Amino acid sequence: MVSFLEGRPQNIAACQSVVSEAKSAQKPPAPPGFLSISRKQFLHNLDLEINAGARVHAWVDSMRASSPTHIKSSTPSIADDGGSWNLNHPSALEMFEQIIDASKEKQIVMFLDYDGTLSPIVADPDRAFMSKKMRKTVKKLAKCFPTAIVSGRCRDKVYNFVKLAELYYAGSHGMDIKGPQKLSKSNQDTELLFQPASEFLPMIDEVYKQLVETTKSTPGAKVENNKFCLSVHFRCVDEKKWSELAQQVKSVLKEYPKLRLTQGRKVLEIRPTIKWDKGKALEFLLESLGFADCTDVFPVYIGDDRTDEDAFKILRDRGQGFGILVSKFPKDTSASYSLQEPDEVMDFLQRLVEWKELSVKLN
Ligand SMILES: O=P(O)(O)OC[C@H]1O[C@H](O[C@H]2O[C@H](CO)[C@@H](O)[C@H](O)[C@H]2O)[C@H](O)[C@@H](O)[C@@H]1O
Repeated sequence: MVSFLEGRPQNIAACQSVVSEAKSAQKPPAPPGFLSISRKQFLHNLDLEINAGARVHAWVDSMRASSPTHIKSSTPSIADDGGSWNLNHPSALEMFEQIIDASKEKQIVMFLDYDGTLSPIVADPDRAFMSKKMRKTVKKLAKCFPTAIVSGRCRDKVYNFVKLAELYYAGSHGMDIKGPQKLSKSNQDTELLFQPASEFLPMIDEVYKQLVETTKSTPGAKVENNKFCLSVHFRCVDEKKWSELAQQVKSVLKEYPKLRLTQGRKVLEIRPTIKWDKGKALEFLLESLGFADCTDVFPVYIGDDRTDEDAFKILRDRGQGFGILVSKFPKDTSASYSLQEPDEVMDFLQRLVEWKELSVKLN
């Protein structure tokens, strides 16, 4: 059932290039036995080990920073950063009129992350439900503007939470894109389905099993299979055990140089080393929607996580539309505006709907 939108040669080329890049990734040589190596080699290996240890600490620190657990004195709040956060990333609700002015005569296209954006963060990833009110708002939004959900989750899972067939879905950090089914002129189903990492499926399944086995000794650890990528959840693990869990993940991954790690909110995400992320998915969707070289398109991307930064950056680099970061804390971000929590996201989306409905009535 794998098919592309007709006439999209650039997409196919992009797909081939990401796959061939992964194919050329080199597996590092197996470490030689201690007795058979030179002093130079030994020191080199030691250096690698020390760097690897430092990397584990960096992952753990980075996870802590991206989702502070408690409001510690060292965690700057929006109120006490001297106003610079509000100045550089003002509230999208407060700036609503300016945002609308900037989008005048342009086609707004909406991109929404799921966890922490449409649904509040909860301890159990299988219970991250979206409220009925939020679903109703997103449904109305999709009637006004093309709308896509872009998530780290497996596409089917995020669809089961959102349950709106009229949306575009980019699951597994954009490595699994599907659009609403349409009938073409010849009455055949034309389906948008793009999966640039399909060749990694067996490897991801293998690593999933190994991670489940390796991490089962760490109470609270959970491994989630997101089809083209995996998540190892730290949220229910005692913080004192975070480094140990990160080491366990690293020990499995060292055998898989074609996979890489990224961090999210109390989660380590394992994904193929292909050049594909939420930013690339955003560009792919714009192209699929017919806005490839358009100057009159206004994409708005709302997300709360590090992985959403790839999409914020693309919008900044293109000088089109803007990103909105959902956060209660000041963070390093390429987003232009901010909202504090999913409830504010819902208010913002509702205002967009009301504005659009009114402008249709007036015209
Ligand atoms: O791109 P997203 O839609 O934001 O997905 C990123 C990760 O989201 C989920 O984990 C996060 O939300 C969970 C439920 O609220 C929470 O328990 C967890 O701590 C968060 O990291 C999802 O479960 C992951 O697989 C995604 O990678």
